[in-house]
Amino acid sequence: MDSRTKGKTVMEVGGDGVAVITLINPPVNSLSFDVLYNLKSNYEEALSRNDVKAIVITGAKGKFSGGFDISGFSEIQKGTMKEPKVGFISIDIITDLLEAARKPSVAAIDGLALGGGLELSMACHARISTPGAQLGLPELQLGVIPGFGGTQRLPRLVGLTKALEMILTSKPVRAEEGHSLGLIDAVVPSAELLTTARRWALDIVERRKPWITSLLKTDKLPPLGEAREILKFARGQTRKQAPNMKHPLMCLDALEMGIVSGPRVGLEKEAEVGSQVISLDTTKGLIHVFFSQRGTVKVPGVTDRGLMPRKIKKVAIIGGGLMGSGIATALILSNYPVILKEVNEKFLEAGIGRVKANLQSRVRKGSMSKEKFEKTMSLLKGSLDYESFRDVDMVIEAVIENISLKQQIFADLEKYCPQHCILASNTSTIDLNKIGERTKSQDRIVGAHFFSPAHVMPLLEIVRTNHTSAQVIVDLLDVGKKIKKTPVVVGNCTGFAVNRMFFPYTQAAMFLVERGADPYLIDSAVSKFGMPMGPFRLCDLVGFGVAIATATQFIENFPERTYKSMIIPLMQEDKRAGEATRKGFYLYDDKRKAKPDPELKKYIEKARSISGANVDPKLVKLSEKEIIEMTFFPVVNEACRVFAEGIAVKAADLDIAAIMGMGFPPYRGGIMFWADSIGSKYIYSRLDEWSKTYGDFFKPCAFLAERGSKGAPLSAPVEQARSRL
Ligand SMILES: CCCCCCCCCCC[C@H](O)CC(=O)SCCNC(=O)CCNC(=O)[C@H](O)C(C)(C)COP(=O)(O)OP(=O)(O)OC[C@H]1O[C@@H](n2cnc3c(N)ncnc32)[C@H](O)[C@@H]1OP(=O)(O)O
Ligand SMILES: NC(=O)c1ccc[n+]([C@@H]2O[C@H](COP(=O)([O-])OP(=O)(O)OC[C@H]3O[C@@H](n4cnc5c(N)ncnc54)[C@H](O)[C@@H]3O)[C@@H](O)[C@H]2O)c1
Repeated sequence: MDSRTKGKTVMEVGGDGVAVITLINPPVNSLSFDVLYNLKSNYEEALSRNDVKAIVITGAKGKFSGGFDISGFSEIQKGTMKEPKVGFISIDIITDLLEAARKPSVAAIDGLALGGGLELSMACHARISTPGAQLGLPELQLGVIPGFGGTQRLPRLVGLTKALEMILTSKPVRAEEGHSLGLIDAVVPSAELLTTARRWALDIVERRKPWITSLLKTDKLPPLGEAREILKFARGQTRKQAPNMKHPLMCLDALEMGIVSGPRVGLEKEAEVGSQVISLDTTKGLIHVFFSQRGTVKVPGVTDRGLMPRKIKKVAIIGGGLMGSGIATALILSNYPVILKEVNEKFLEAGIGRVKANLQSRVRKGSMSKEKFEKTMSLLKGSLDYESFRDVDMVIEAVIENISLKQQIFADLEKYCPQHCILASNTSTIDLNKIGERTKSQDRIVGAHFFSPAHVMPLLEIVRTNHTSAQVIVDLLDVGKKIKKTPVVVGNCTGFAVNRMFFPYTQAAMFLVERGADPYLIDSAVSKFGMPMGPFRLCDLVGFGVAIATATQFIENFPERTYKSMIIPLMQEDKRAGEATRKGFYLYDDKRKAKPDPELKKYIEKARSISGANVDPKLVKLSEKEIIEMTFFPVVNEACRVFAEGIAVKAADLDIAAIMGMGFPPYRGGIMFWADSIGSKYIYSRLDEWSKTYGDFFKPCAFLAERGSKGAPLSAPVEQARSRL
């Protein structure tokens, strides 16, 4: 393969008259323009050769295709790649050359057929797959739409309702389901895939099997009136679930066009809309997230050293509270044997009970069988001492946030655990060097910062001190992958990356409320921006105990930029501690439904009198845009500090940390990506102005000041960062 080209296809013509075209573009045989243009040439040759009766398309190395090469979208967005004529691939190549050919095509699908991969196969006249194959159109997840005819062919093959479900949820189906839906014609073992596909193709030639042109099928489509109703409902749901995104609705437009005006017009609409969505900001954000998420496991100086992860056979967890039980659940769900240590029988039983409840909820929802439940629970053993720690490969400490307790535990661990054992802490804020102060094991001390609920939340912040060995990071990255978390490796400091970004967000909200802004309007504006909930609803959910413990660490370590509000401590004095006590910033009913509380005013006024803050008429009347700026620009400011200090090596890691740890909307690309979409100059000027009016909490850091003054992108690499990695 030419080093400048991305992938290719190869064609082999057998003595049986079947031309087998193989898609080759490792690792997932994505459909780059090179692959697609090669495919076109192969087809032209196959159609012109007299010794070819039929064609089979397959993918190399057990994968049909993971879809269009996503980096092609980035290149089109950046203007580094020339766009082909609208519809050239989907209409000229896939429809008019391949589907309309005089010779039939059969897709032989192993592994994956996603996005453009499935679309290519749907233009074939039959599809044979192996049992493990995954079939789906996940394009909306990337901000694009199925653009190789998927909006037209999928409803015609599986029916409108199922097609909408597959497209709108981006969830793939397995081969068996695909077979029962009519998407797949036969499911055969891997070893028989190619022979079956070849035979099938010849059977079509001989008319022993039907020659089906998916685009012309109508038997699965509902009558027009019904189709319009189904689409109306889908539009309503989409508007509710993705209010800030245009592309799902544009996709529905293409789908509807095909049903109302016929598939050819539908294909044209799909091509037109497909090319428009590429330049949407939300699409740019989602594509950035796709690559950034995969980039978090690439840590310079760590993962480029050829180190292999060691096998972690057994894990111990200290503390079976909220976090310890969640972490234990995540580990046993991925088949790690776990020892859970607690202080006494009662707490141990409670901890094991929490793990049980986590799994039972899966059984209730039907996602786990009773047998699997028993088998998974059997991996968990309780303990009240360290005796059973002698053969563990990793310990994760998850006791309360208390430095001296954690220091004692780490000193004990050094005595009881084997020399190779990784000593991890789930602390959310405490400096790991302090935790390991009383040990000589600094090279194996690491942060394994999970987010609550640990068995559900996708992020794992791996915190590395200056002493943590690269091997330990590689091991933990591997554990993270096995328990299906997205890891982000960060340097050691108070709060690490996520909590450092989180803190100014909640603080800014408290600041605004003390100056007269309405907390419920702030929550509403922030939710509309795309966060799962606003800062006040979040404080209620997390609980005021945790909020105060975190604030204490920040006040101690970053006093110059901490806004000390008394609202939460005052409420806590009155036994209002958030959702758990049914009273916090909101009132909660039996169903955990939150309702604004008129009494809240009382606490705000008292806090205001303590801090001496005055109501500021400007802040009382903030627009939604101003609320977002005043709550999120301080987050950008802190993210800049984290980046400049080398706590994060790549700005993209902060994007993923913000999305997965804070719930920042993925379609905004993450905190740094979003900031750059607004422009460093503007953010700097706003913070600078606020800091002059309202004080140092808003003061732009040196990094932001430097880049902002030049209007330089905030996510460009830091050249001489004092890297902590
Ligand atoms: C005028 C207008 C002109 C317009 C022209 C363009 C027309 C475009 C029409 C679009 C047609 C089509 O409808 C659009 C698509 O097909 S979009 C792509 C749809 N496919 C997907 O969304 C799949 C994305 N990938 C995955 O979900 C997973 O990667 C996986 C395939 C399930 C494999 O998962 P896993 O084994 O966990 O491995 P990784 O995720 O880590 O991936 C391994 C590496 O592969 C890279 N990768 C994966 N998929 C793609 C892809 N489609 N394109 C490019 N690269 C891909 C991934 O980045 C990893 O790379 P690294 O190892 O380097 O990190
Ligand atoms: N709660 C969160 O949202 C969250 C999120 C991320 C990280 N964290 C961090 O995780 C840690 C645990 O937090 P949590 O919310 O699970 O606390 P928790 O109070 O729910 O649980 C702590 C548990 O540790 C046990 N424990 C105390 N001393 C022990 C000892 N010597 N040996 C064994 N067990 C002992 C306690 O009995 C208790 O059950 C803290 O460091 C916290 O900062 C919490």
